[in-house]
Amino acid sequence: MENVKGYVEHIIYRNNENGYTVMNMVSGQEEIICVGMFRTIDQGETLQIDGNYVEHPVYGRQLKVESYQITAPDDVISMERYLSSGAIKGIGEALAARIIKRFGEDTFRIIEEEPERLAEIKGISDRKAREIAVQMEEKKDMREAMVFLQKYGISGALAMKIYNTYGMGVYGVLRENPYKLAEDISGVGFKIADEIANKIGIHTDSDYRIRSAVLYVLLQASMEGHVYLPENILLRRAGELLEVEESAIEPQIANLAMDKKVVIKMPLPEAKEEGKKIYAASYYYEELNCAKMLHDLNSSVLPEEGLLPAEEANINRRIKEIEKAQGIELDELQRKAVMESVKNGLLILTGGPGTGKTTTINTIIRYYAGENMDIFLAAPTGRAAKRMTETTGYEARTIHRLLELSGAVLEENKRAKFEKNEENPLEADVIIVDEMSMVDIHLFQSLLKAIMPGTRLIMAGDINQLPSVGPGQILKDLIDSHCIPVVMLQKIFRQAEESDIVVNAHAINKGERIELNNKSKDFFFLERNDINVIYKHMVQLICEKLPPYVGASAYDIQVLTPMRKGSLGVEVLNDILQEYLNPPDKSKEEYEAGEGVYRVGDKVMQIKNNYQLEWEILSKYQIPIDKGMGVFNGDIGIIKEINDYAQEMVVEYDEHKRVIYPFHQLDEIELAYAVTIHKSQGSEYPAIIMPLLTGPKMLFNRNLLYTGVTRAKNCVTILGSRQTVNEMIANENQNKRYTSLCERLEELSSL
Ligand SMILES: Nc1ncnc2c1ncn2[C@@H]1O[C@H](COP(=O)(O)OP(=O)(O)OP(=O)(O)O)[C@@H](O)[C@H]1O
Repeated sequence: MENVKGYVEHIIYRNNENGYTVMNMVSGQEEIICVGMFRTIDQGETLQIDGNYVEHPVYGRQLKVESYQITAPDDVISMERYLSSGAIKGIGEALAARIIKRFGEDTFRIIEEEPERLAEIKGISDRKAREIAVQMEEKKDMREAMVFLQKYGISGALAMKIYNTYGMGVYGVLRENPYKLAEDISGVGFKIADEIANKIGIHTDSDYRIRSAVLYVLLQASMEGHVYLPENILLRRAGELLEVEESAIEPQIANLAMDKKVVIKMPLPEAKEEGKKIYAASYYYEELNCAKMLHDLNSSVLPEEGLLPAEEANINRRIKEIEKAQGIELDELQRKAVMESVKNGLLILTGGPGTGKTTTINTIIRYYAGENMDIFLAAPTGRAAKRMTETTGYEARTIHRLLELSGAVLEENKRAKFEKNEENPLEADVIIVDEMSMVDIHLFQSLLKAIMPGTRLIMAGDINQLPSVGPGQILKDLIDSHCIPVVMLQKIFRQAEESDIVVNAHAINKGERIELNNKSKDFFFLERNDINVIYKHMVQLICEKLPPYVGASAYDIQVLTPMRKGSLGVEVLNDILQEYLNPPDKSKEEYEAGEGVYRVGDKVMQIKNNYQLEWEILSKYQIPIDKGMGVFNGDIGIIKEINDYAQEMVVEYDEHKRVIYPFHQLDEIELAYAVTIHKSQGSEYPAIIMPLLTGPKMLFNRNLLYTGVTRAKNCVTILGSRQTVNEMIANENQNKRYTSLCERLEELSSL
């Protein structure tokens, strides 16, 4: 490890979010490029750095910084350099020289202790002298706070965030209740706060600690999809986390309720339930608001007397006309769905694959189009919206786009802020949302807020798909409540076209065994119990066999796997598939990031919603013809360019949307030759390959297999163990979600 002292001459690059900095430092006669994480840093500052020299392929020798300290300038030259660096607003080179000339080694002491004396210098008024002193003081405060935070193991970007939030109040917060950090600062959870508290010497049974842990457990639970936790589970989880008796936790839950941080609901007297339900307050109100808004939307859109027989006959006649024009005959349930959509403000249309949901939606759209009504179509993901556009022939948008994502986030919960809301509602007569099983409670609330009573909302989806990634199980709760009209389509129409995918999907859903062999036209099972043999077949299928069979490119053939880790997990599979599908080549630029490498031509996926990320579409002359914001979790694209000099990469998504990712933002994407079944929800692929060998029982269940199988349009291939597939079909263990939208709806409708 080298130890180098010098001053910051020039900052070449800085990411203010995480502190990543590339800079030019002068140490004696030497100029050194330093790269690393720096919290606050200004040109002109003197640093003491520990680090190692590394050789960068393009930029040559660099000092990779492990740790550093900012030291106060201690000689006249470094003081002058600091003052003239621009760190203090209002002082440039000439003025810095004059100040140093006047006060010499005493300069910093005078600025701190007798700042009024600065006014003795030509060009500095009394006011400016005071301003300079204030700035110097602030910088000093910040530096001291940083040193203080460092003592508790907090450094870098986090220390900066903490200082920016509390300013000089940081000392009080840390001394009295470091758990406040977990509430106020994103990126700090209970664990970090607890570590800090431990260093400070706060007792394990402190009230603050217990309360913070309770909120943390509820937040963790929401990441598993729960909206609340039964009290006994909450007590157990918090007790394990805190290592304190459950009896010490109970009173703190009551205190949190008094502070309106949690809501406690007593068990319903008639229900054989789990006991008290404990909600993080905002989650409780989200469900309650959704229930209230649904209640309003559900109130009839028709006059009190309902449809007159003549009107109903008229609608039936219109439906018949549409059927004729479309060349189909709807079955009774499908026709009922169209009729119910006319009669009610809300309608749920559900059914498994091939049961005619799309056909019904198309009839509904044509019915309302014939009435000259405004119809909006939406789905939760970009790919699902694209599919809806293709199957209906009408433009469908993501729900985010429909609600006009503003690019900003809400102060109170850091969630996406939408232009469309209760004050500026959607101007539509009918809104149809597909793939409702993927909508979580947050997005549902935002959607409902933007819909005025009188607008019809039709929600379509399949309850047997995996539930949403975020908290809630909206579609299931709405159906279970029996408060909203539901049409559940039963008949499998596609069976007639001999699709084993559809037949098997329904069988899986019912827990029936399926034919696992190589004889079908579109559903293949290959018993392969050796991992290396599975790899080999997978590559062969993607590169040679499947593309001509399903009429798609290798790029469109998707490997789906239950897990991230392990030899058949996303990470390993991606490395292997990249090697075969996009091997290294001199003509392809590469960038090494973390464990892996990205290469031009790689298939990648955005793994979080980023509402601010900009995209543009270029004409063939490379002129931008459209641009916008927002790239969403699950969007799949191809790396088109890697620019080492500009430290960025261009990924092209559907519709030729090009997005520039600076290298430090690459944690938002990952290779997508293989993706988890969870991530694939809402997407359809011409062919999928699923390796299923062994895995945890919690994960390997019926729901997961069903969701995987139903992602394929033309061909499913399962490689692996027959026993595992059979066990998955038999495994009904769907992790229970604690949600209560159903209960809130029932309460309202019983009023
Ligand atoms: N009433 C009907 N009579 C005859 N064929 C029908 C009828 N309804 C739907 N079909 C046909 O059945 C097939 C599946 O229908 P559709 O695509 O509407 O179902 P889906 O529930 O949307 O399926 P998926 O969820 O798999 O997309 C289509 O080929 C469609 O043309």
